[in-house]
Amino acid sequence: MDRNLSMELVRVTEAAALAAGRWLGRGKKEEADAAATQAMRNMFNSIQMKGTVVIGEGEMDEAPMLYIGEQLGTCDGPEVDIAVDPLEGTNIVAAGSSNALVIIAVAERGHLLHAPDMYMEKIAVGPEAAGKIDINAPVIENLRAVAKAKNKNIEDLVVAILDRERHEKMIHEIRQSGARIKLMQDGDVAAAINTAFDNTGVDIMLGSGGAPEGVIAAAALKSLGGDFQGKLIQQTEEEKIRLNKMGISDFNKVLLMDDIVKGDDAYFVATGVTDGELLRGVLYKENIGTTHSVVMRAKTGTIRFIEGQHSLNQKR
Ligand SMILES: O=P(O)(O)OC[C@H]1O[C@](O)(COP(=O)(O)O)[C@@H](O)[C@@H]1O
Repeated sequence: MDRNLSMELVRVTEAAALAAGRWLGRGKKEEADAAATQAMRNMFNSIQMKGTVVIGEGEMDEAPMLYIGEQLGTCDGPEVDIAVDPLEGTNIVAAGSSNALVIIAVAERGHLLHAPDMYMEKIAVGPEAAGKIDINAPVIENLRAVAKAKNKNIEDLVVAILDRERHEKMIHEIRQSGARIKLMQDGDVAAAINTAFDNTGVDIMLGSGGAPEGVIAAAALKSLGGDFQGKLIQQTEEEKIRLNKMGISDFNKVLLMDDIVKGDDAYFVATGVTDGELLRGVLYKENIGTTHSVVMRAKTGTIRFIEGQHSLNQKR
């Protein structure tokens, strides 16, 4: 993919963040998501590319979606796969708390996991522990492996995990091991990415969350030299049918990094909506909107942080 595409993609996430940021703390998650989705779709459709959404949001929270199979772009450029989450952390924005992001991953056609919007079991680590994790192994074994790889004691580790009832057993096992825990209300993409940045203090992310978020986090970790494994969690007969339609018949398959993001011609782009460890949220002053974004390119491992000053009067 042309490297100029990356700046076009930043325009997409910036526009969505500028739209969603207006809903900070207003208790309206659907409206925030709809604003981000609309802005994202409009901006995507101005880019010269033939994009297909291969995994996206929608069914799970009944929010307005960029649906799986939707065609994006002007239809006359490079053929690409797109994984989208127009607003990662709709509740976060509604509550005005931390770590809401607009996120996308883009790769060559056929190179991103094509799967329904369902739950995925996930494990994510930064570069030092890459190659040392196993999603099928007991929690304690993964913690031992990460501690060893990072030259730490288990007691020094911080495990990020969503605060959900379904994680009770896992949280118990982590506590038994002596490791520390960062329980999150929402936002497992930010948590997965944080494992690659020492200053965040997060060493490993565990637990289940949305599959689109898993694919997008994997694209980021690929660029960062980290590691990610996932397993789709088929819960209903309907999901089984949808999985089959997308060519997935082995429901217990461990999805390694290359099964989720094939090769290295992939981009991850994010813009902060609310303040987080990785990115600041959107700021508005008079007619200026300030955004903070990051673009990661798997091929080169280049990570660019970009601040945008947007004249809101001049934006359509
Ligand atoms: O809230 P659930 O159903 O446990 O789902 C977990 C997923 O929801 C989130 O916390 C927030 O996702 P959205 O706000 O984009 O729906 C994700 O980070 C996570 O993957």
